[in-house]
Parts: sequence; structure tokens; C-alpha cells
Amino acid sequence: MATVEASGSDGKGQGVETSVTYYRLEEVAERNSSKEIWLVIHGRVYDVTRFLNEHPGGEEVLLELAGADATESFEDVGHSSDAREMLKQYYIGDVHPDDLKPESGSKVPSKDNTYKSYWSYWIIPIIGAIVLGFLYRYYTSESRSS
Ligand code: HEM
Repeated sequence: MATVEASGSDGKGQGVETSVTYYRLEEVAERNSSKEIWLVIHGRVYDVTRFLNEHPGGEEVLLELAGADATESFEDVGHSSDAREMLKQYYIGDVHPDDLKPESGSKVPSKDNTYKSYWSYWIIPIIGAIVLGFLYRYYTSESRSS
């Protein structure tokens, strides 16, 4: 089982391979100067302080996103697989589950909406057909009786 630290302050895994340190977004946001730069990419926290001068894309872009979620910018650049491999060196932990954007959560209501729209899509024509059936029977029975 993973050892979970609810709020890491030093980011050390204490040598346990399976341990995950969770960081609140507030903690990440504090690391936003050139002294210490943390970034969030795909829900993972990276300490890129020592990478600042080595980044082929320059230090400015990292400084701009310091303490924030850089997922979109990281993906927009189309980083190579080598760049993605490099991420591992700077990984210090995960964003606390309570702070994760409801990416999967938002799928549930959208599924619900699809479900609802699916029903409204079918129920209206079905009710319409039933009403038309009744009207047809009503008029045909009336014309027969007169
Ligand atoms: C720890 C995070 C990051 C790592 C390890 C990383 C690594 C790299 C590497 C290895 C390259 C060379 C090209 C490649 O191999 O893809 C690169 C280029 C670049 N990176 Fe990053 N990067 C990181 C974060 C970011 C972020 C957050 C941005 C924000 C926009 C960014 C913007 C760029 C740009 C603009 C280039 C230059 C692309 C080019 O000239 O073709 N990088 N990065």
C-alpha cells in the first residue's frame, strides 16, 4: 500500500518507493520565485528549480508558470518523449486529490446530460406517435358512426 502524506513540506519520499507525497495547490503556488520553482503537469508536482538554467525553451516560460498548472503550456509546445522522460527527475509528488480539477468528475454530469438528452430525443416522438394514433382512431371511429 502507498504511504500517503496528506501535506508534504519537504517532498522527501523517505526512501519508500511506493510512498506518494501530496501537495495542496496553495503550497505549490508559494514556490513561484527563481529561488524555488514548482510546476504542476498532469496532476503531478515538479520541482524545476535546478532545471531553470538548463531548460532548452528558456527560463522565462518556467518563471511565468511558476507555482501554477503548466499542463496546457507543456502540451501546447509538443515536448518530445525525451522531455517527458526528463520530468521524472524533477517529480516530487502529486497534487492533493481534493485540489485536482474535476476532470473525471465533470464526465459524470455530462454523461447524465447525454442520458437525459437521449431520453428527451426519443420520448417526444414516441408520445407524439401515441397521440396521433389516438386521434386517428377517434376520427376514424367517428366517421364510421356518422
Ligand atoms: C519540467 C518541465 C519541462 C521539461 C522537462 C521541459 C523540457 C524541454 C526540453 C527537453 C525541450 C527541448 C525540445 C524537446 O525535447 O521537446 C524543451 C523545449 C521547450 N520547452 Fe520545455 N520543458 C518543461 C516545461 C516547459 C513549460 C512549462 C513550458 C511552457 C511553455 C515549456 C516550453 C518550452 C519551449 C517554448 C521549448 C522550445 C521549443 C522549441 O524551440 O522547439 N517547457 N523543453
